[in-house]
Amino acid sequence: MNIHSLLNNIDVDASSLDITITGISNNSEKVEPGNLFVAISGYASDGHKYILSAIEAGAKAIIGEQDVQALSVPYFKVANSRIALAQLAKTFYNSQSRPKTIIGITGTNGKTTTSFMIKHILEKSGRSCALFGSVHNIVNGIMISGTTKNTTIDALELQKQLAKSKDEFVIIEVTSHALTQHRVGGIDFDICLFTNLSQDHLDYHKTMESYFSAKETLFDQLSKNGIAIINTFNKWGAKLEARLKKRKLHTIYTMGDSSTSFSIKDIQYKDKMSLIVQDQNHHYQLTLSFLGEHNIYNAVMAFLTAKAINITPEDALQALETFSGVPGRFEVVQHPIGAKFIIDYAHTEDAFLHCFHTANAMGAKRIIHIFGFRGGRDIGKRQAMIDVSKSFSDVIILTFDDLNNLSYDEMLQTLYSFDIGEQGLVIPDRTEAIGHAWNMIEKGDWVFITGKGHERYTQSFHSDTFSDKDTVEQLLHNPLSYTKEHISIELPFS
Ligand SMILES: CC(=O)N[C@H]1[C@@H](OP(=O)(O)OP(=O)(O)OC[C@H]2O[C@@H](n3ccc(=O)[nH]c3=O)[C@H](O)[C@@H]2O)O[C@H](CO)[C@@H](O)[C@@H]1O[C@H](C)C(=O)N[C@@H](C)C(=O)N[C@H](CCC(=O)O)C(=O)O
Ligand SMILES: Nc1ncnc2c1ncn2[C@@H]1O[C@H](COP(=O)(O)OP(=O)(O)OP(=O)(O)O)[C@@H](O)[C@H]1O
Repeated sequence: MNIHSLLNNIDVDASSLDITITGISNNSEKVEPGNLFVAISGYASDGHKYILSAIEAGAKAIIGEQDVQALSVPYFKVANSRIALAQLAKTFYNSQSRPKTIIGITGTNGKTTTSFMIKHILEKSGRSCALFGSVHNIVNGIMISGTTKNTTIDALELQKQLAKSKDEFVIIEVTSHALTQHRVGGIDFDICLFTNLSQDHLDYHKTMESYFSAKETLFDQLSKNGIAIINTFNKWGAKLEARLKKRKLHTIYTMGDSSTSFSIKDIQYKDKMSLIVQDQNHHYQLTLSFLGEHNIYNAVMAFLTAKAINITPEDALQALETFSGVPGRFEVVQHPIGAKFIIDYAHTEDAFLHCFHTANAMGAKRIIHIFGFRGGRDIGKRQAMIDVSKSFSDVIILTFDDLNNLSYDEMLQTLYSFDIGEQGLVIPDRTEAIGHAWNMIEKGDWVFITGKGHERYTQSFHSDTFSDKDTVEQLLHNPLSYTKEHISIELPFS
């Protein structure tokens, strides 16, 4: 593509240049001859430091947001490289050439689950759907490997995949990090969902207000006739609704308890969950075999999305009834003794509450809770997680989650710094923690293993990578693999 046409869209005048751009890269290590290199001032590193390497690798022009010394190729300074990157990628890949309905989902919890539910409804009604999110990215029915480092992939990859997609619908899980970093820049959304907001990621956003403001920006990208679907049971959702109402640009559907909302009534827990979704004129009976109190809210958000795209309520309800779940979200493994192991991705106080409410509503005898904290992430939410767990669980086993940049000793010290009471113990190795719960379980118990969900990891007990579910299933098939002798419980630091 000619550099002039490419840069024209970011208001940069390159009309005097006759350069053909073969591709765009923001990583000097991936630059190929003829590329345009976009230098980004990042969090861990600074792309401007790599401009010379990019030129050596064949970059023919550079975009950046800082002043730099004279270079052997043209350099264009922009106000914000990430915004420019998204716009350049959109132009280069011509990603909006095929019309499609684009659905963006944001919120602290429930993005993945709601996106899987919507995709299921769409596919049951014969529509094709691409999906970008934390479990996987799927385009034209094919999973794209190596793209799940982030929940929302970067602008370059996203625009490239959107251009490839022949799907009628595209669902994108949009995180607050992605919004702050303009990873979905340049995308016009037809439908935007706000699932909820609760404390998380304050390591990055510092305050709840600024976390909310980041999430809110998704709705600035909602197209003029677009539909906003908001959970107003959540106070931040109610705030968002009030702001959008003032703008008068969009149709708004709310799930909540005001007279104009879709409300939820008569929730019943048996083997399945059932409930009634009620609006001013109708009520709809919904049955879900995928358990978890929170999944009621996710299902109603998906139901409202189906309404927004003119799928009949009957078809949507039927599809939701056959929805079997999401990897690592409220996945239940039955223990032969008559107890349950639940693998769930809960990593906030709010998510814990929903899990425990479900267990209580479904008659759990005891709750055993295994969890840890992710290294390098929001530490402000940890005490609240402990407090909720303590008030609902009969046994707490604190274990390791991802260490990220933290050392083993630092994390161990952190785990021991919490008062987890008489009912608590610390078993650093996650597989050993699960093995310990396996050995102590009694009929009617519910064991929640939370925080890692579908993710695979390595811990000291085995050298292979595996998931929490693998561990539980291995115990199911070979209970002797984790006898008490295998379990080494660390003593607190003296
Ligand atoms: C803190 C953060 O969000 N960082 C994200 C950000 O990285 P960054 O731009 O700061 O990258 P950097 O490493 O500082 O490098 C700056 C620039 O120098 C370039 N570079 C660097 C080295 C080199 O040799 N040559 C070179 O050109 C890099 O390619 C980059 O363009 O932009 C990258 C590309 O989009 C992201 O992959 C990266 O996510 C990191 C891995 C991350 O852990 N992010 C988490 C916090 C995150 O985003 N999480 C949310 C989910 C949260 C939730 O659970 O809800 C997500 O969307 O995944
Ligand atoms: N609507 C909800 N309200 C509160 N908690 C929820 C809700 N939906 C899911 N959860 C909890 O959050 C966990 C993660 O759910 P899900 O993966 O759907 O959310 P997410 O927003 O994609 O999260 P992440 O960004 O961390 O991947 C679930 O395992 C569950 O414990």
